[in-house]
Amino acid sequence: MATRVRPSNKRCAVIGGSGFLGRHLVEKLLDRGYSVSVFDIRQSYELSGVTFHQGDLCDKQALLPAMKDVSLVFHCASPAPASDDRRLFERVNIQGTRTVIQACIEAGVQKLVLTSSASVVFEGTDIKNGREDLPYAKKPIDYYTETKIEQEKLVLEACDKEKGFLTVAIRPHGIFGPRDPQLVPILVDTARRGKMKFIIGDGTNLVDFTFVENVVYGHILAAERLRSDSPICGKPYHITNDEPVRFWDFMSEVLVGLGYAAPRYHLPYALVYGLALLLWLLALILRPLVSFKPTFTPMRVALAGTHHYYSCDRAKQDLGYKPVVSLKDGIARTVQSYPHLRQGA
Ligand SMILES: NC(=O)C1=CN([C@@H]2O[C@H](COP(=O)(O)OP(=O)(O)OC[C@H]3O[C@@H](n4cnc5c(N)ncnc54)[C@H](OP(=O)(O)O)[C@@H]3O)[C@@H](O)[C@H]2O)C=CC1
Ligand SMILES: CC(C)=CCC[C@@H](C)[C@H]1CC[C@H]2C3=C(CC[C@]12C)[C@@]1(C)CCC(=O)C[C@@H]1CC3
Repeated sequence: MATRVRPSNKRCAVIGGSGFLGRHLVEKLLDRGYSVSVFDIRQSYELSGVTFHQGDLCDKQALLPAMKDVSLVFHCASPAPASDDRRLFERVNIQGTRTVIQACIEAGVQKLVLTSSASVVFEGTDIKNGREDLPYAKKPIDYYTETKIEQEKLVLEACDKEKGFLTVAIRPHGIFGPRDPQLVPILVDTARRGKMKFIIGDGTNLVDFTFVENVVYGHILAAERLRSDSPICGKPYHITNDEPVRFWDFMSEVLVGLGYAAPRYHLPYALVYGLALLLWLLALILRPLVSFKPTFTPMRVALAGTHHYYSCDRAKQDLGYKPVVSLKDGIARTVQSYPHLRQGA
C-alpha cells in the first residue's frame, strides 16, 4: 500500500496569490520559511520558492494539485468589488468557496484561513468600534458584500475539530499599500478628472484603513495559532491598523503626497447620497441602451460619509496581534510606491 506523504506544516497554498493581498502574503510566507503553492485564475509574477497553478477555484480538479502535501490553505481570492456582477460573485465567492472546502477536506488539508471583510456587518450607517459579535448585515451595501457574508458563514461552519479540519476568518478593512489596484488608483483617477474637490458631509467621519503588511501579519498569526485547543477555531477576527482616521484626512494625505490638491468644499451627505441613488437608478434603467458607471455610487458615498471603524481587541487577545506598520509609515510607503500616479507623471 502506498504510504501517504504527511503534509509539511511549512508547506501552504494561497488561493488568490496573484492578487494584491495574496502576493504580499506569499512574499511574507517565503520570508518565514514556508514553501508556497499559488492558485489563481492568472499568474502575475514569478518568484523562487513558489509553484504556480493557474485555474478557476470553482473547479475542484484544478484545485487539488495545488493542495497536494499542503497542511495550510489561505483563501484570499475574489472577483473585484467594482465588477458589480452578481452572478460572478455568487459563483466564485459562494459556490467556489464550497468547492475550496471540499477540495481541502479531500486533500487532507488541516487548516483553512479565509480573507473575509469587516464590511460583512456594514449596512451604510455608522459603526463605531464595531466588535465581531455585531450581527451580519441584513441589508449588505452591495452584491459583493452579500456573497462575502455567505462565504464567511460557509468557512466558519466547516470548522470541525473531530475531523481535524480547522478554520478561521480574517476581516480586514480598507486595505492599502504598494501595488493596490483599487484605492489609490480610483482616488487618483477621480482627482485627475477634477472630481476630488468636495468633502461629503462635515469630514469628521472616522474609518479604518489598514496597511497591507498588517493584514498579512494577522493572517499568519491566525494560521499559526489555529490548533484544536485554541479559542480561535471557527471564529472571525477584525484586523485593522487600530488607528481610525478621518476618511477625508486619509484621502487628502495620499492626494497631497502625490502632488494633487486636497478636497476643500463641503457638500451635505443627504444631498450627495440622494443624487448618487438617482444616478444609480438611471444607470439601471438605461442599461439596455447605454452602459455607464457613475463614480458616485450610493455604496461609495456611504463609505466616504459615515463612520466605520472596528475594534481589533479580540485579535489582540487571542492572536497576540498588534499592527507592525503605523498608518503614517504605511501612507508614506504607499505614496512612494506610485511614482507613475504622481501629478504630472
Ligand atoms: N482590498 C480591500 O480593501 C479588501 C479586500 N478584502 C478581501 O481580501 C481578498 C483579497 O483582496 P485583494 O487582494 O484586494 O483582491 P485582488 O483582486 O487583488 O486579488 C484577488 C485575486 O483572486 C483572483 N481570482 C478571482 N476570481 C478567481 C477565481 N474564480 N479563481 C481563482 N482566482 C480568482 C483574482 O484574479 P483577477 O484579478 O483576474 O480577478 C486576483 O488575482 C478578497 O477576498 C477580498 O474580498 C477584504 C476587505 C478589504
Ligand atoms: C475604507 C474602505 C472600505 C475603503 C475601500 C476602498 C474603496 C471603496 C474606496 C477607495 C477610494 C474611495 C473613494 C471614494 C469612495 C470609496 C473608495 C472607492 C469616492 C468615490 C467617494 C466620493 C468622492 O467624493 C470621491 C471618492 C474617491 C475615492
